[in-house]
Amino acid sequence: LSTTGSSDVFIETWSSKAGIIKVGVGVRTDQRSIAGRGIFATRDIREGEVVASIPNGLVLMGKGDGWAGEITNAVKALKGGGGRRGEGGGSGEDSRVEWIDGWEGGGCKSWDDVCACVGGEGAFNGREELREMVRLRLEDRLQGFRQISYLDASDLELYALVCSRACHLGPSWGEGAVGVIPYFDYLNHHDDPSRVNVGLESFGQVLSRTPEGPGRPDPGTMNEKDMLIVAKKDVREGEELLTSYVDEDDEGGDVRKIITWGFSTLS
Ligand SMILES: C[S@@+](CC[C@H](N)C(=O)[O-])C[C@H]1O[C@@H](n2cnc3c(N)ncnc32)[C@H](O)[C@@H]1O
Repeated sequence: LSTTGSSDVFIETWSSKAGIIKVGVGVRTDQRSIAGRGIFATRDIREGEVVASIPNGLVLMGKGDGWAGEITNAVKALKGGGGRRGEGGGSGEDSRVEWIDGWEGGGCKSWDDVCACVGGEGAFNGREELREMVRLRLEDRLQGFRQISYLDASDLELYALVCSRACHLGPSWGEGAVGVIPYFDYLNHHDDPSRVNVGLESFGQVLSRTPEGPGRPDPGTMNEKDMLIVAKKDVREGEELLTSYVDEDDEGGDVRKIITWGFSTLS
């Protein structure tokens, strides 16, 4: 893959320096990407291969209903922008600030945005039905938003970015843990499960599903909470790595997609 913009190079350099190990993958801003910037295979990858390993200390984590507010507060503290003292240092010296400054995407910011995503108000069996669905899905978002300290206008944007880049961290992190994981957060979504070619697992999950004996990963210097991006199928060089943001059994998944990630596949 030849097209690597300067921000892609920055991400690759930053992530390596931060301790993220990548094998056969790279961030690219490319027309072939489903959403501008994404992660691509730089060589053929076999099903089951670990393509990236992310140290747990880089993950931004929140728990329970208020996870998104908690993470937003932590980000504000990292950036030295008025978060409570004691949260993440508040010095702006943490190198994750450089990662955070490059966040793009985020959900819808206004009702007009929501309507644009569904092709106009008329496209969703009428405005009232769309309104009701959006209202229901916004309730859990608001729970977290109320917990942000020192609210100002830019907090809404940061909160939307946090929500659009977060995922469930899984059993190694305890119940209800949600986090933003550097590098994993550059993966784009595909609606078709057959196009989803990577998944997320903690090192602890990999250990617990791998029997004792030769071939079992060596705990060595790794921590159970370290996060791995694992190929779910063979991937050809040049293909985009794609995940699914929406649980298959989520009835409101289409509306959640509009609110949280700012795109829709509704016609
Ligand atoms: C977790 S980030 C993914 C990486 C992002 N493309 C970037 O450049 O940082 C989520 C955002 O990517 C974009 N995105 C991901 N998958 C998409 C898709 N299938 N269609 C449109 N936009 C998508 C949306 O803007 C979403 O809010």
